[in-house]
Amino acid sequence: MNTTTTERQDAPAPAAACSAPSLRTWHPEEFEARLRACEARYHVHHPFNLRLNRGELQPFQVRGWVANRFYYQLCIPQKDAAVLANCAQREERRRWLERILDHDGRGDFAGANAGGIEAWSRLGRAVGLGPDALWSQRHVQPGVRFAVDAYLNFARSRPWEEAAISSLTEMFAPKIHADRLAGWPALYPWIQAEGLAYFRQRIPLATRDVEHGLEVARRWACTRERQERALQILHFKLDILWSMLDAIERAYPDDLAEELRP
Ligand SMILES: O=C(O)c1cc(C(=O)O)c2c(n1)C(=O)C(=O)c1cc(C(=O)O)[nH]c1-2
Repeated sequence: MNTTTTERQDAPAPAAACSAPSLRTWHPEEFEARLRACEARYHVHHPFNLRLNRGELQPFQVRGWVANRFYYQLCIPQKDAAVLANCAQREERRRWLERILDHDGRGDFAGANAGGIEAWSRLGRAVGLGPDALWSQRHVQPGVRFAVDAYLNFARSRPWEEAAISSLTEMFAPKIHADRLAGWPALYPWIQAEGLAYFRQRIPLATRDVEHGLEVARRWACTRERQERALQILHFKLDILWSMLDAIERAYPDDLAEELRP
């Protein structure tokens, strides 16, 4: 049976148990290096992201990106709740729980711990999107919705360790956040500076989450079969992020009619 895009997320977890590592099993350092080498497929290299970070986009295109990415932001804590629901280990749940609070927030919505979704909605305001334009999800493209929902469905239906591995695209996220913080103020002076807080606050959180995710990956992927499965999972998630930008790029061409612009 070949492994097509739709089949691979449903591939059964390899049966090989940790008690039977073979000579073919990569050393943990090599395994991690192979995971990190997947950066070549990260959406940082997508043509739309390259244009975004070179300052080449018009305001309506930046607004389109922000409005569509909001759907991803909304689904991440639901995805993390699915991971929790599938995890029978208390210690792991305690650590994972932080991720939900990071996005949904802890205090009141005006305070410092309002959470990532709230910070993203401030980014929306900073680029000129009203709350209704964001929260109504009316700008969310079908391709973006499909891609994000695939991530959520994956986390709901697969063992929690596999879902944890799928979050490891965050290995590459601190750089993309840092690029935005470094470049956008000069490239897009019309974006209000406080809107960029989301990217600043995500960098240390992503670093912490990746440490945990890699611990889970190293422990779970104790056979070559599982190591290869982990790489396949990371590719699946990289494709989700790439597909989101494909859909966004297509929806907001440079010459989009004025009345269709977000
Ligand atoms: O802006 C980005 O390029 C980017 C990418 C990713 C990612 O690699 O999945 C995440 C985020 N941002 C992010 O802000 C975030 O909170 C996040 C959580 C997760 C995840 O899979 O659990 N990915 C990402």
